[in-house]
Amino acid sequence: MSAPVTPPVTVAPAVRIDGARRTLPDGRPLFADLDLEVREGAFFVLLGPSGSGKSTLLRVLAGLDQLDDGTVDLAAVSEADGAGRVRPSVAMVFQDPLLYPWLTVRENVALGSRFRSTRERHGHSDLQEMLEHFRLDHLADAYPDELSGGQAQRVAVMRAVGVRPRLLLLDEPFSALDPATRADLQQWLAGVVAELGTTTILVTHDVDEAITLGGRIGLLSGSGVVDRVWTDVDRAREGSARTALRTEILSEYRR
Ligand SMILES: Nc1ncnc2c1ncn2[C@@H]1O[C@H](COP(=O)(O)OP(=O)(O)OP(=O)(O)O)[C@@H](O)[C@H]1O
Repeated sequence: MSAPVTPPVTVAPAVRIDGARRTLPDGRPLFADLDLEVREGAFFVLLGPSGSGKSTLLRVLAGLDQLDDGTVDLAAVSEADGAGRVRPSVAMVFQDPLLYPWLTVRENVALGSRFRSTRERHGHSDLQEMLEHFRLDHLADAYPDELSGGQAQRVAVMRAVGVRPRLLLLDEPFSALDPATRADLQQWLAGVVAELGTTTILVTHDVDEAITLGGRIGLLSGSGVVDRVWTDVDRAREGSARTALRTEILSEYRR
């Protein structure tokens, strides 16, 4: 079930990072020589101790931050825009839902969405259908200050998914929620991503969340490399296999 390094990927990966190096302003290395591959359609979870650089890595993939050296290949998740420029098709969700307070849920979700392509690919006739399909229609006319934390984060995920990204990046989106809401949203997210087939990378501290959602789990070590990747996690979600995987990940985490 586990492998010492990122296992080889036979088809072209959706995301490929080679030799990533990033040094902090104080000279401390964050990544020294980080490699990572994520398959198309995969749900990859990145675990790692606080300060190991998980958020920075996601920000690099989102184009919000840069490496000092190394390459990031997102060609497999890039698309031509209206002007014919080929660009990575990426959306990101943060710990804070960052909804526009003066817009309703419907208006927040609609921001930047390309619902024509959504209709073509998934049969949702319009925004309303999409809201209904993903259980947000009862909140469509509410404003963000009328939402619970869980509802707001559901809207944030839907807004990101609504642009039909080829790559969805989730940076601890559920960490501020209570355990019951968090479990509910994990199930909801698993359904949304499975239905849309979007390549997803989730950053979390929570080993149980990683096992519940991930197909693969990578551990970003304090020394700035992904030194363990667990594959076929979906086969170890239940019973004693789950307990064994959890124990193994936690012991690596603490090393
Ligand atoms: N632009 C920057 N300038 C200075 N320090 C930075 C910068 N970007 C990141 N850091 C530092 O790099 C380290 C890694 O940050 P990052 O948020 O990526 O880690 P993380 O693994 O996501 O941590 P956490 O799990 O606590 O969110 C932190 O110590 C952070 O303060």
